[in-house]
Amino acid sequence: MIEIAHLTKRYGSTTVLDDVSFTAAPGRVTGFLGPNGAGKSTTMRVLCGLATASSGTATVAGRRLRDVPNPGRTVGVLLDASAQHAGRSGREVLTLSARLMGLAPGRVAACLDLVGLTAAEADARTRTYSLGMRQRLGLAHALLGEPDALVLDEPANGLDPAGIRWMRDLLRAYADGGGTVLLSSHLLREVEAVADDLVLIGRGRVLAHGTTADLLSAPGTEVRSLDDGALAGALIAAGHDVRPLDDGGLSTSASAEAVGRHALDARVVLLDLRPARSAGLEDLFFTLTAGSAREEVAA
Ligand SMILES: Nc1ncnc2c1ncn2[C@@H]1O[C@H](COP(=O)(O)OP(=O)(O)OP(=O)(O)O)[C@@H](O)[C@H]1O
Repeated sequence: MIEIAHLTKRYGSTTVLDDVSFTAAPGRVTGFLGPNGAGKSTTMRVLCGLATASSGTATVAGRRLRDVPNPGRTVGVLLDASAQHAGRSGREVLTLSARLMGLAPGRVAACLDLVGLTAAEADARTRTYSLGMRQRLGLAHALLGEPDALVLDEPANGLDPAGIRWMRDLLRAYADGGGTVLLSSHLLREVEAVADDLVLIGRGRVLAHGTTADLLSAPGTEVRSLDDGALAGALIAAGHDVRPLDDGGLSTSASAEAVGRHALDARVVLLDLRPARSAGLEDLFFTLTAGSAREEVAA
């Protein structure tokens, strides 16, 4: 469990985190979203002991990371994929860390394999790596100590579409195995696809925190039937709002039970009945961050 409690961070007179609180739970991927400068990296840096909080706490399994003797075995961190020793090979980078963490040598090869770096790539100096290769190496580094939690800042940056899908599957499998994932990304579709929970932050304050399903749910019901016209008439007559969906079927303010009852009364066969979809994470993001987005500030 990652726990951020009343975290405040000031640089001089500027408050960049203002009473930030949220949790990231084991077995779940928590997406951490916000506009540029919102405070995501600062939160992660404090969590990883790379910056000091002005007040509040950031802990993993109840402990500050700087108090944990072998932190790489507790949390795997990928904050900046370019922060790698340019003159060392990927394999050397991992081998040194594996020794520091007291890991079996076989762990390096296993992690290289896991992130899809070939033997030739692993033996090349990291200064020759593409951004995507650096991200893969950074992820291998994060996974090396078989930690209980991963803290990843923009890990999909630079990955090709196949790499992005691969990372999504990897994070899903890691969380399904009981791991905790805190993931910041500007790729909203990716976050929507993988995150179980979401934290939205703007200008250093938490704007929303909850399950992805709850945050993206919308009131009402979507329905498809063999006679949408008759069903729409019955629903409107009963006082419900109804609008046609772009891809066929109806969206209505009525509950699923009410739709079912009106369909029964109108003798309309239902084909599909489900909770209404919201406009998606992108709309939620822009709605919630409207007051804190850089472009809004400039406008
Ligand atoms: N060392 C520092 N000294 C002064 N201000 C800082 C420092 N580090 C970060 N900041 C400020 O803190 C604010 C939050 O920055 P942070 O990097 O946490 O944002 P972010 O949400 O990660 O943004 P991005 O999406 O651009 O990566 C910004 O206004 C930034 O200028």
